[in-house]
This record gives sequence, structure tokens and C-alpha cells, in this order.
Amino acid sequence: MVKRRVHVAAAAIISEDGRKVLIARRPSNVDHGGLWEFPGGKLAPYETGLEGLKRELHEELGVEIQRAQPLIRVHHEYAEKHILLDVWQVHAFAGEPFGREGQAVRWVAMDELVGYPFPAANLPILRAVMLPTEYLITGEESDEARFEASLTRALTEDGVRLVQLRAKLLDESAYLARAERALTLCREHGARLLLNGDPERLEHIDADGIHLTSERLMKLERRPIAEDKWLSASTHDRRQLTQAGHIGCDFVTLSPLRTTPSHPEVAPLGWHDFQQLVERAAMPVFALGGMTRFDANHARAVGAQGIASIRDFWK
Ligand SMILES: Nc1nc2c([nH]c(=O)n2[C@@H]2O[C@H](COP(=O)(O)OP(=O)(O)OP(=O)(O)O)[C@@H](O)[C@H]2O)c(=O)[nH]1
Ligand SMILES: [Mg+2]
Repeated sequence: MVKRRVHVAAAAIISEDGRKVLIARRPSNVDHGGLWEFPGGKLAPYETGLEGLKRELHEELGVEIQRAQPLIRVHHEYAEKHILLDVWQVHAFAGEPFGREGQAVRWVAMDELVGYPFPAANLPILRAVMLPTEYLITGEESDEARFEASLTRALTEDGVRLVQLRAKLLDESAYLARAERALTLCREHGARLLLNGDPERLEHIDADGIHLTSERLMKLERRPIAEDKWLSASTHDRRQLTQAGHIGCDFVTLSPLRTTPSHPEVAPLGWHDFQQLVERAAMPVFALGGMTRFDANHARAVGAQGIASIRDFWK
């Protein structure tokens, strides 16, 4: 049987304060009835994603999109169809949203989204909605005061909200001591902290998650940490991306996009190959390797969650 292919445009509509997202409940008489969803629907022939989304949001909620940015594209196999969910983050709109088709609609705080039942295809979308566009990877630093000053600067001046503590030169006790301080700073600024390395580190420091090297990623048979923590991983090719999906990574970095001084011998992916890989990834992907915040919009346009960087944030 050749499966039907369905292209759907959907919206994560963000509240003005950036803390809430609008979800709607599917009527009980349609497929996935009773589950919650991001408003939207099937594209008409010849419609682009954004055109279709504008029409759907007008029909379903009575609002007009004013500003939207691509968030994530998700391919999913349901038993009877292949679905492509083309999801946009809507930051500005006119009108007061209400369920024009009688459906319940609700503004929900980001952290409370996990309590609502969504269709199976929506898992990567929920992660994408909760993640920022920028992922800071900390630089090597031998001095603790300088480390704290750099992290504080990035949290305050750059507004970074997602941090990976990478410190390959520290021994275990020095790493954990630094992690403790980094966690305090991140908590003060409402940022999430992931520890780089052995998942066991979470047993000592109650950080928000773990970032796996690609080597560690490839050795794992299953997800090494609880579902309520974030799991990210470094990937460089399709095999590693597939493995990240297999063990349930919440998001990944994919690198190197450009050649970098730290890895001059590695051939860069470039935007074309990067886009091809991201299109089939089962989770949000951050572009890494020579990225700065000026690249974030382009990264989003080719399907990425955003950019990850050491140098652009670590001064
Ligand atoms: N809108 C929307 N559809 C989703 C989501 N997740 C998901 O699996 N879907 C699936 O994508 C398909 C899109 O359907 P839809 O029922 O919204 O389409 P539509 O608004 O054009 O409705 P219509 O065909 O009754 O006119 C459905 O099979 C739906 O279950 C989501 O978050 N939002
Ligand atoms: Mg719909």
C-alpha cells in the first residue's frame, strides 16, 4: 500500500511575555480526537506552509499572523499516512484567539505542556517550543573567577538560556565543583544547564540534563537518564543522528557547519548538507561550527532550532 502523504502547517503561538503557548483540543469526532494540538491544518494545493497557516489560523482561531518564523519540520509515519508537520512560531498576531470551530483553546505555560496529551508526531515540536534559539557551550578556562565572569556576562548581556558545561581539562572533582557554581548562576537567570560527559554526573549535581559526546552516544543502547531531564548529543552525520533518535535524545548539535580553528582538519558540512540531514532528524538540531548569532535566522530557515557556539558567547 502506498501511504497518503499529508502536508500540515501548524503554529506555536507565543504569548506576548514569551512564557505561554496556545494549544487547541481536537474535536472528538476527527482523527486524534480529544488530543491537544498546535492549531493548523492541511495545505491546499499550491499553498506554501506560511500561506496555508495564515488561512488555517484565520479559520480556526480568527487571528491574523503578523510575525512568524519557521520552528521545526517533523516527518512522522502514522499507520495510514505519512505526515509532514511544518511548524511555525508565531510571535505577533492581530485579534483575540477563540475556538471558531467550537474547539477548546488554552494558553499554557511552557513547562506545563508535558501534562497535555498530544498526537505521537508532536514530541519533537514540544521540545522545540521549550528550547531557545541559542545554545552556549562553555569555553576552556583554568581560572574559576574568570569562568564565572564569562558565564555571568553571557547570561545577562547575551540573554543565554541554555548552557552546556564543557570542561575537558578538569578532573572529576574540579568539574563537579564548577558545575555546582554554574548551576547556581544558571538558576538565578532562569537558564538551563546541561553537564557534558558521563550521565552519572547527574547523580552528584541536579542539573537539567546531560550532553553526550558522539562517541558516548554511539555506545549507548538506550536513554541513560530520566525523561524529566534533557538529553542532548553531539552528532556529525546521519548515522549519529539516527542513533540520537533511537536512544531518545531531546535535541542535538550537528557539526561542523563551517571549518573552525579548533578542528581545521575536519571537512565542513555546509548549509546544503546540513539542511538535508536536519530535514530527517527526529529532534531539534542546533547548528555548530563557526556559528554566531548572526547565523541564527539562516539556521532557522533551513530547519534548525538555532545555533550553538563557544566563541560567540565566551568572551
Ligand atoms: N493541526 C495539527 N495537526 C496535527 C498535529 N499533530 C498531528 O499529528 N496532526 C495531524 O495532522 C493532520 C492535520 O489535520 P487537521 O485535522 O488539523 O486538518 P484541517 O485543519 O485541514 O482539517 P480538515 O481536514 O477537517 O479541514 C491530522 O491527521 C492531525 O491529527 C498538530 O499539532 N496540529
Ligand atoms: Mg486543523
